[in-house]
Amino acid sequence: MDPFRFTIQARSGRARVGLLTTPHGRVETPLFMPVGTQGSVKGLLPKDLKAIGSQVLLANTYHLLLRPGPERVQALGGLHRFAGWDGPWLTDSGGFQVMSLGHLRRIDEEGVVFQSHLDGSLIRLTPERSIAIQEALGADFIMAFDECPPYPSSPEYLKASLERTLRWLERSLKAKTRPDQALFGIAQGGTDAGLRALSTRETLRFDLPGYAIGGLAVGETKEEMFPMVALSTEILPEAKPRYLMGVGHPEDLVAAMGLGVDLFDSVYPTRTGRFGSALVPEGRINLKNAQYLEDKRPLEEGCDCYACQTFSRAYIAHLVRAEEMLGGILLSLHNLRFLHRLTERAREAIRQGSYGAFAREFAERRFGKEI
Ligand SMILES: CCOC(=O)Nc1nc2cc3nc(NC)[nH]c3cc2c(=O)[nH]1
Repeated sequence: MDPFRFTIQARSGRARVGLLTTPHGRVETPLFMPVGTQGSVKGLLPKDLKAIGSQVLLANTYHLLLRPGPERVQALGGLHRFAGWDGPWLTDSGGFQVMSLGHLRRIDEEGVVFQSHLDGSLIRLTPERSIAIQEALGADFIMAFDECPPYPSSPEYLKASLERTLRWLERSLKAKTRPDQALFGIAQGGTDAGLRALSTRETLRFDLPGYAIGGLAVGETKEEMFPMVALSTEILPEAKPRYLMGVGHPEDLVAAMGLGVDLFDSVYPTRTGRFGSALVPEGRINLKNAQYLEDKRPLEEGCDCYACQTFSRAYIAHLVRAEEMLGGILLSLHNLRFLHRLTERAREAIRQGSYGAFAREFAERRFGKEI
């Protein structure tokens, strides 16, 4: 039986609730994947991630290659055992972040050469090596080796890049040996509708358990990004999960779920938490702001997370000012719970056939009034 069966449980417009089976349990989509770049979601215990509803965690191939190395992780039982998370893992490259940090030295037909952000040594990655690393790490979902073109890129560059990414997809698939891992292809094409459609259609020639929408959330405007998401989900098959890479703002999740996206990841909730901000229905509040120092209310009225059930905004504002670790920890916990509650409510609305009303209510609260 297919270890990665995906069945649609309910629909509301283009939004859908899915059940995705993996060797490490079944998960319900749409879902948000907390990012654990180096095998840890910064500041949070796996047991607390489970308690707030996290289902799939994401780790970065590039970072774990540099430290501690895939051989060590494999020798220590693989990611699940090593990092104490027995639910599904997804590994993406993490190269996107490193590229944007300017460590990319060369791209050619063979692959890419990075300069290590740790010691400056040269790292060569090819489709074959990327797959071998992800097989050693042991994630349930692994990503084909691709190029995420910088934004903006010329149509000529986008076209040459997407064609090479398709050749790299073929090489990634050929290099795959583990039947207990699902390889997702990644469609590219930037914000050029013709090239986006071309890349998506060509990626579909490979029969894969799921498909990622890549090359977005790289600095383009929302007005440029969402038509590409809509175009992608019109072309991608209904029966397979769609993964929009790097998208994590609440309003973007609500819009993309409405367009039929099933999986999301972003460092946004945890990074903005470490920087002192809490996600709330109206948007975001920055606890460094003095107005919160005497605010007895929880971060968010009605939130069931430990931070909101136990502490006031005043206390968390104090922790942030005092640069206490607990400040970032509580805000990261709340922000992830916020996104998991958002996707839980979205799944419920889809089951009720009322996703449109759900999205309108969300937008009204998010954009209807100032904080
Ligand atoms: C082994 C290749 O796997 C990948 O992770 N490739 C990839 N990763 C991305 C990460 C992204 N993060 C954002 N925004 C924060 N946009 C992204 C795009 C890609 C991508 O196209 N391709």
